[in-house]
Amino acid sequence: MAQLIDGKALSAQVLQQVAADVALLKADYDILPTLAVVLVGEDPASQVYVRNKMKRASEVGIGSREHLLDAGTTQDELAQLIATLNSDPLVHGILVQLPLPAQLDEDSVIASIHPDKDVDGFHPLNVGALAAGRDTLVPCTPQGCMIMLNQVHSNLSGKNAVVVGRSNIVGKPMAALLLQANCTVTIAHSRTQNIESLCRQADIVIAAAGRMALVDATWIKPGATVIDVGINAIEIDGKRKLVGDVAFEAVSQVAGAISPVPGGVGPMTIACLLLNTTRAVTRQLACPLEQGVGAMNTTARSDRYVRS
Ligand SMILES: NC(=O)C1=CN([C@@H]2O[C@H](COP(=O)(O)OP(=O)(O)OC[C@H]3O[C@@H](n4cnc5c(N)ncnc54)[C@H](OP(=O)(O)O)[C@@H]3O)[C@@H](O)[C@H]2O)C=CC1
Ligand SMILES: Nc1nc(=O)c2c([nH]1)NC[C@@H]1CN(c3ccc(C(=O)N[C@@H](CCC(=O)O)C(=O)O)cc3)C=[N+]21
Repeated sequence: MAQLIDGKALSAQVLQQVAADVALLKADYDILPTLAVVLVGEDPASQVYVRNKMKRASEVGIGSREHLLDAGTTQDELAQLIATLNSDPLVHGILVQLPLPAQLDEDSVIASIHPDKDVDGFHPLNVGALAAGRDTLVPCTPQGCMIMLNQVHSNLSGKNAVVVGRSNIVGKPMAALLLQANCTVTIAHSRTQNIESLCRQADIVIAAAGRMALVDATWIKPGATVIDVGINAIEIDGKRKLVGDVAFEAVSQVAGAISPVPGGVGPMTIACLLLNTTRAVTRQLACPLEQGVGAMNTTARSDRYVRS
């Protein structure tokens, strides 16, 4: 049976570190790291995520502001709110919950967020910095996956990794981080041929397609590590249930390590969002202060979560 990568337990460790950093920022600089979450419309799933994020934020001492806009909000109205948040010195992180209603252009909304407040890491400047291998705010879900992988592998160098999915928010940044960790990376998607045999050669499979039970036991090399990013809501006996992209029971028999859904990547994503909020604070401080909280640079942080 595969080792379970417990995202809930691991996220609690990350959150503990975030809480310590929040305390340090308070004690040394009298700063309350604050996250503004913008939700347009009334999608019930998004409302649950937003509520979860705010709850976790308050648990680690991060301030949060919730901006609930109605579904008919115009591009200009949203742009105005973001401009206000960009120039508010008491707001350090801005997250606009995606997807947005159809009348709003996601790309221009994302581009309007100040790059140093872009805790999602979706701004083109941050995307470019990640692609170039520079220190930047990194998308939360892939960052959470890397922390999970570091639990299982003391060294990722030379591993064959297949990322199933090529979205801007998961697949592409995931591939960039794996490449940064010296993996040999393949990105698979809906047009990929022989995806099953490609995956079967991988030491690491990241499933981020949004297709229930897509990844079956026949796709997995014995002993491989499988990270399930997928979140698919299904109904069983009239009850809502979340499942991932991986056929968990079957794959557990073959894989060396596997993350579950729920309790896997989801909680890690939220922990990394709050981690990015404290990192955003240090980016907004003047240089000498940034050196003062030098322990908070990316390298030091990711090292904390590498298996000892
Ligand atoms: N746990 C968490 O914190 C998070 C979970 N998620 C979940 O992760 C999943 C992916 O999210 P996201 O990247 O935003 O989704 P998108 O729909 O934007 O992208 C899905 C990707 O999967 C590919 N794909 C779809 N079907 C197949 C298939 N049959 N075989 C191979 N590839 C396929 C698509 O290919 P193509 O490009 O060719 O269309 C696309 O690149 C979703 O279930 C989402 O809910 C997302 C964010 C955070
Ligand atoms: N700007 C933006 N940034 C995001 O990071 C973002 C987004 N928009 N839109 C939606 C997706 C999805 N996402 C999840 C976060 C946490 C869980 C999570 O905590 N899931 C729990 C279960 C939660 C439940 O029970 O409903 C788990 O997997 O254990 C899931 C999904 C972030 N996203």
